[in-house]
Order: sequence, then C-alpha cells, then structure tokens
Amino acid sequence: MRSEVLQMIEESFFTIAKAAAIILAGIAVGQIIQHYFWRRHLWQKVRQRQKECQKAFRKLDDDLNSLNFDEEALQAICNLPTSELQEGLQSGKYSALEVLAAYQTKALQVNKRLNCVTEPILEAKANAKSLDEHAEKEGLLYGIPVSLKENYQLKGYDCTMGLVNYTGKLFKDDAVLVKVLRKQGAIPFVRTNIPQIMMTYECSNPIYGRTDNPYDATRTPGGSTGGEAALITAGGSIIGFGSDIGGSIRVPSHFCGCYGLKTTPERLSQKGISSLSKGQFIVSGSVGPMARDLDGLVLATKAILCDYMYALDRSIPPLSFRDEIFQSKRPLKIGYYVNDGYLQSVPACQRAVMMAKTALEAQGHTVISFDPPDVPRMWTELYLKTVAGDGGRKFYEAIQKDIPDRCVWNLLFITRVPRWLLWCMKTIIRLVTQDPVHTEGLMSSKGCRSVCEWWQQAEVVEAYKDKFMKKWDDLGLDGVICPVFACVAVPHGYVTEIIGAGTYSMLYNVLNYPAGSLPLTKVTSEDVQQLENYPNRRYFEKNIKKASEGSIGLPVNVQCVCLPFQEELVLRVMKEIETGLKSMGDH
Ligand SMILES: CCCCCCCC/C=C\CCCCCCCC(N)=O
Repeated sequence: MRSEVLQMIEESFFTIAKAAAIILAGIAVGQIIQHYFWRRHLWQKVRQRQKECQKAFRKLDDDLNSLNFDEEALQAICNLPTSELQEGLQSGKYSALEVLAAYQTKALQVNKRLNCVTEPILEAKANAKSLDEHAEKEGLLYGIPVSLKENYQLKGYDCTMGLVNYTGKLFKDDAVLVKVLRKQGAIPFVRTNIPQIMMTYECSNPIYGRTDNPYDATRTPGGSTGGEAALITAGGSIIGFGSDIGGSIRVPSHFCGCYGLKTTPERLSQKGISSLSKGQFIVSGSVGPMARDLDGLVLATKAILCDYMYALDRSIPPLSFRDEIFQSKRPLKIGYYVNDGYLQSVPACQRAVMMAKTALEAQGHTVISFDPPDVPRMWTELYLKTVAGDGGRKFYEAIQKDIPDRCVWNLLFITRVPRWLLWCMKTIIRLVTQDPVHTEGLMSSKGCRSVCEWWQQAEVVEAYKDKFMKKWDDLGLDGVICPVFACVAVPHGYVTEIIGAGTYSMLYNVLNYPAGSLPLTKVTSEDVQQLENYPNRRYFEKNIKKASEGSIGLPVNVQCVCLPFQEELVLRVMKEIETGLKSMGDH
C-alpha cells in the first residue's frame, strides 16, 4: 500500500515536472522565435533606411554631374580659409550654389573613404538658389554650407542616434539652432555619423556603419561627434555642429585635428537636439560648433549667439557674442596641467600643452601650474554616478530593444551586472585592474538607489563645483589649458579599454565650463620613444601605452577652458595660442 502511494507521488511528480519542462521549453522557444522575428524586422528597417540614403546620395551625385561645374574651381573653393570664403560669398565672387556644389562634391568624395556622412540634405540646393536670387546678402554665414550631427532635428528627417527603432520617425520642425543657422544664411547640407546612443568616444552604429579616422583608417575618429570631425578634417565641410556630455565635441576634434567648442550648457538653445540624457540636469549636455580653422569657429559662435535665438527660445540667457571680450588685449593669467591626478597624459599631449604655454607666454600672458582637485572622485562619484544615475537603464533598454553595436555595448555591459555581484567581485576586479578608481567607476555606474540619493548627488556635485571655483578664484585665473584626452586617437573598438582617459574632458561637463579643442601638433617619433617612461601598472595605463604605439603623425589638440558663459574668452585664449605659435614660427 505504502509503495503504491509512493509510486503515485513519484508519477505525479514526474508528470508535473514534465509539464513544467514542456511549458518552460515552449516559453523559451517562443522567445527565441519572437526575438528572431524582431531582429528580422529591425534588419529590414536598416536595409530600408540604407536604401533611402543610397537613393539620396545617387540623386545628389546626378544633380552635381548635371551642373557641369569645373572640378578644379570647385576644389579651389574647398581650399579657401573661412574668412576668404565668407568674403567671396558676400562680395558675389562666388554664388551660394557654386560653393554648395563644391562642398557637396568634396563631401561625397570624403564619404567614400571615411563613411562619415549619414545622408545628404537635398533641400540644400533650393536653399542656395533662393539665396542667390535675393539681392541682399544677409547673415554672418551667408551662403556657407554647414554640416550637422545626426541628432540635430530637421523638418522631414529622423534622428536615430544609431538606434534602428528611431528610423522613419520624421520631425515636423527644425531644431532652434538649425533655424538660427538658416536665418544667418547658412545652408545645412549633410548629416554626419555618430556612435549608437552617442555615449562613447567611437563612431559606429548598425544603420550607418563605422566612420574611420582621416589620418589612419584603423583608428576611430572619436565620438560622439565623430562624423563631423572626420568630414571637417578631410575637407568635406568647413563648419559643423555637434553636442557634448563627456567630450563629444572636444575628443573627436582632438582625434582628427579640427577645432571644436563645447559651450556652457545653458548658453545655447538645445530645443530640437535629440539625446537619451534629456531630463538628467545634474551633468547637462552642451552643443557647439566645430570648424576647419579658428576663424570659422569664432564666426560660427558669433552667428548663433544672436537675438534670434533668444526670440525662439526664451529659456536661454539673452547674451549675444561679446566681441569686446574676444578682442580684449588685457594680459591673462592661465593655469596649466598635463596630469589630472588620475591618468597621466601621453608625451605628445604633454608636449602640446607645453607648446601652448610657451605661446601664451610669448604673447605676454602669465602661465602657472594648476592641479584640478579630486579628479578620480570627480570621475567616479560625480560624473559616472550621475550620467548613469538610473544605473544606465535608459541607455541599456534603448539598446536591448534594438540591434546593439559593439562599440557601446561593451561599455554598457557592466550596467547589467547586479550590484551585489559587482560588490562581491570588487577585490578580484581591483587585482586585475590594479586600479581602485577603475573599480569604483564600475560600482558608480550602478547609479543612485533612490530619489533621496539623487538629491544628495546634486548637492555633492554642487559642493565640488564650489571647491573647484574657489581654487580657480584663489589663483586669480582667467583660464586653464590642459590635454583634451590622456592619449591620441585609438584603434577602432578600443575605447572601453581606455575610457578613463576621458576624465580630462568629463571634468568640464561636471563643472559646466565652456571648453575649446585646439589642434596644435602631430605625434612625433620622439613622443612615441618617450612612451617607454609612461606608467605601465594599471589596466588603463597599459592599454593607453599599447594604443599609443604606432601613433606617429596623429593630431594632438589642447583644451582651453574658462568659467561658465565665457565662450568669448575661450576663443580668445585659443587665438592667443595660435598667434603666439605663429609668431614663433611654429604653426
Ligand atoms: C569604469 C567603467 C565605466 C563604465 C560606465 C558605464 C556607464 C555608461 C555611462 C557613461 C559612459 C561614459 C562615457 C561618456 C562618453 C560621452 C561622450 C559624449 N557624449 O560626450
């Protein structure tokens, strides 16, 4: 009797277990099938988008062929510095259509090599024609073609940020900045590539593919405004616009060797600039211009800092470009550093800062040593914990529902490891990286646990800003010069391995200070030889050293920083450095 009962229990157990296994297997198979069809749907959308872009490129190519412009004349237009191009357009020497055709032709050529343009803006031709038909040549950017990062909203276009799910969602209106550019006579003519979700210093996504560095195709142009930097540097655009929440304008400018300005977040309208960080107001994103020469950067900044922007966006302070600050001859006191107290910059970046120091001194300015306070803590407890305040959930979810791109997936993967597991692995990670700051960085990317902690986070960031500004004021500084990044352009897919190198830029996002990226020099064989003295203990140090081998000839920029709302002074410091170098016969 007892064995019959046991047998019955055993049989029922096996029946239930079998049923559970069948249900679970059914769910798993269902999920795999659903995933398969979802992915297939996403890839169909990618192909559809790629076809549309190819069609637009072909249309532009046909249009340009039918115009029958002289190729040499067009090339000559693209070789003009900004001031001469502006003058030529204003005087009527060049028509807007001719200049547009020159840059469209060049952008198409450059794009074949670097894959930096996502699509052409076909309305540009009608814009140029309409400018040519009007007698008045109004606007600081009259007739100048400008390129735009893919996240700048344009009427009739989508902003994917490299996410397939965002394709085909067309905007009904232009971003405020785009309207201002049009008002100033500029002609938006191409859109440029970005990394998926724009949260890394690379430039690749499943829709538009990977952009290469103009100096070395095996290396990244940087990100997230990587397409802009590559296009401008290679001559396919003269002025462009990007955005920056951790170096996205400054780092690609440095990796490619063009000019960039990250503005104070509140100074320019960000209405109509797509980003996944909207609503995170502790470390705010910024927008700003990029250019082939300094005159172009100044002109673009002047053009957008105008009354028309305030008319369109009342939340922006009514502060037009103050030429008196830019033109001032007052001697300046500038701080400098080559080591931010976390990761030492490579010899080439150090040499660039020292060149800038010498140039400023030659111009009669005082340059003193400056140590930014608590950079390792700024990076982990302030920057990472804020930018990934929700534990990276918004970024991760956007990618999880999409086709993940390796360049950002590798970086965000850490946000999926449970906090407790990360905590248990802390000692092992520390042993492997030989870097407690790196380990803290990983922990910080788990974000805040409650609204209360988020409020505290805002307070801690404010306290750091006060501490930094006090140090700055105690020294009576007007500005600071330092590296943009701890190293120069790295190979594709390598940014996660050296992400700590970004502290040089991220610091000024935490502080909300405006900062420019100024091309100064190229890596020399001596710079590479001196790498043998570069530290080689911690994970990031080893990788920075490795990535810097074979970097001869790559561009090196210097970062110029001033207090909030002092964009004009940043530009002045950049100008003083360039003038100083020219007077020394070094530029
Ligand atoms: C130490 C490992 C850090 C893991 C971080 C994972 C969380 C992701 C959040 C932030 C990524 C930091 C990279 C910022 C680059 C931003 C470039 C930009 N858009 O300006």
